[in-house]
Amino acid sequence: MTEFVLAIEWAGFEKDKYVHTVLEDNILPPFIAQCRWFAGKARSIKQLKVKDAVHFDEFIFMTFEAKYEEGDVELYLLPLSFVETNTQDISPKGILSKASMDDKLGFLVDAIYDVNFRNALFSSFYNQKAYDQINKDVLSFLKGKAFIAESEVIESVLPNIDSSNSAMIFDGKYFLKLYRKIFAETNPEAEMVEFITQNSDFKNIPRFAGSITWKRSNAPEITFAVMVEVVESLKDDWSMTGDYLNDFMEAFVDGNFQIRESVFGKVSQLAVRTAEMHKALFALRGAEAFNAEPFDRQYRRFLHQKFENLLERRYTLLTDNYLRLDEQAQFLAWKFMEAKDMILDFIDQVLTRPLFSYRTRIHGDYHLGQVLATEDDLVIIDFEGEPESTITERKIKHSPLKDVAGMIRSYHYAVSAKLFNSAETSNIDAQELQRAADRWYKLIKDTYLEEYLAVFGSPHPLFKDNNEINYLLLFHLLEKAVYEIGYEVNYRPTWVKIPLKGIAEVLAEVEKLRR
Ligand SMILES: Nc1ncnc2c1ncn2[C@@H]1O[C@H](COP(=O)(O)OP(=O)(O)O)[C@@H](O)[C@H]1O
Ligand SMILES: O=P(O)(O)O[C@H]1O[C@H](CO)[C@@H](O[C@H]2O[C@H](CO)[C@@H](O)[C@H](O)[C@H]2O)[C@H](O)[C@H]1O
Repeated sequence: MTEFVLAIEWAGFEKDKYVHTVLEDNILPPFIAQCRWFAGKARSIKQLKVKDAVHFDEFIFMTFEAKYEEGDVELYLLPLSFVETNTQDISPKGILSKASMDDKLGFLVDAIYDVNFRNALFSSFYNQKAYDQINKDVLSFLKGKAFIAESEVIESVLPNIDSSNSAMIFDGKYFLKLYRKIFAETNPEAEMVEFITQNSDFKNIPRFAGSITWKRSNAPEITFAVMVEVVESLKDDWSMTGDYLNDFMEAFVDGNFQIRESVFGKVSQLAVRTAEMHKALFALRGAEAFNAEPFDRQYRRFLHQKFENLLERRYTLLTDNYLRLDEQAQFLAWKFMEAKDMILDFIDQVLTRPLFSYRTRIHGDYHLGQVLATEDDLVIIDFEGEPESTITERKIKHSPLKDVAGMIRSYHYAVSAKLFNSAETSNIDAQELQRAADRWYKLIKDTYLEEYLAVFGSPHPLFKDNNEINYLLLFHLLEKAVYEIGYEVNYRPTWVKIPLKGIAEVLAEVEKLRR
């Protein structure tokens, strides 16, 4: 942090060009570069621009735009507070700069680090406050069914979790997620969690406790935060599956193929919870945003176009990064490229083949990391949808089999990552390992799918028949694996062979359908 002292005033902050310029040019660039929530670290920034200041008590919810040399502009939320010197120990990662206000010296900070800001948030929920802005906009605090606090004064902490938004926990009971990357629309998570809590008896999500919305008079509203119940959990299902795989690997190294009965029990439990979630979403009729819909022409075209665009982007990405891949990944990438015509042919079928199944709102970004394990059950979190999609796209209804495919991909990831990335198996022949991974995956996948479908019984309007189930499942498995290539190339290049192998497996199934 420099010695520079920024003179600020909250009144008129929105028009203070001097403060905006200093923030944009000097303060924000180094600050956001160290923030976990800033998603543009790998991109070349053209300009940062302070956009809005929404007043809230003695704080400000500031928004700023990040424009890049290439690609879409992003809008971020950064709540600001002025904290006088020696009044609080603020974590260095929350400090933007030295500052002065009303002749007092202190710091301009990311307000989540200021206990007074957190107290004000909680008290505003308690009193369901609405803060009128000068331009007729309103900052509105809404309480949900799960908010049962008897006092507006409560202790708060910032949990130490790796997350792309910012979390706060109030009184050990309420989990507030302050969104960082924001969109000019109601966040799908706030919509989903509120609707499910208020209108269904599905119990395996943290119930809705409140939301903060910036209601704009001349533009769509923006969700700033959502609050839900705290889930008491020791780990998520990704880590738990990792534990099961440690046992499996230990036995395998000793020459045994062994999966404990309790593992099948947990997979079945997840299948049942997934199906119950989908049943609840299907039953939420009455509101247009949740009504089930058929596979009409418009949707089929959307699905087709989205997949084709994704495929083109991934081929370009793989071509651009080909030389960075290891030999096996290069081989798999090559196979994927060679299969282009077959994939296009398979995708084309979605335009014309009979599809009488239904589609509903779904989770949209379903994987093992989105499930928290409590002592004896599983709780599904993070309904924000697929990170690469626009907010409008995230609210489009799909076959629930898209979520099922997401989870099946996750099991494939779990076994591949464990068996191929562990020191314990480094001396074992790759083909032998692959055979074990394939067997584990097949048993777990079949268990998950059978248990899932059994909850619906047949016939069920969501799934017309086995032909449609097979096609839609393969379509979404392929789509997800192709999507994952992008995530891996950008974040974990050594893992890119996992989705590439997944693609090869789906293509082998597609090939069988063609015979
Ligand atoms: N209701 C909750 N109660 C307790 N911990 C939670 C809750 N929701 C999320 N978490 C924790 O926060 C982490 C990030 O949550 P998530 O919803 O995925 O946030 P993000 O969208 O910021 O990634 C989860 O992996 C979990 O550890
Ligand atoms: O951050 P999100 O949870 O929204 O999702 C992104 O990151 C995920 C990784 O954390 C990524 O998931 C992929 O890796 C997982 C293992 O780390 C695996 O369980 C998933 O099946 C696999 O898709 C996800 O794709 C990405 O959107």
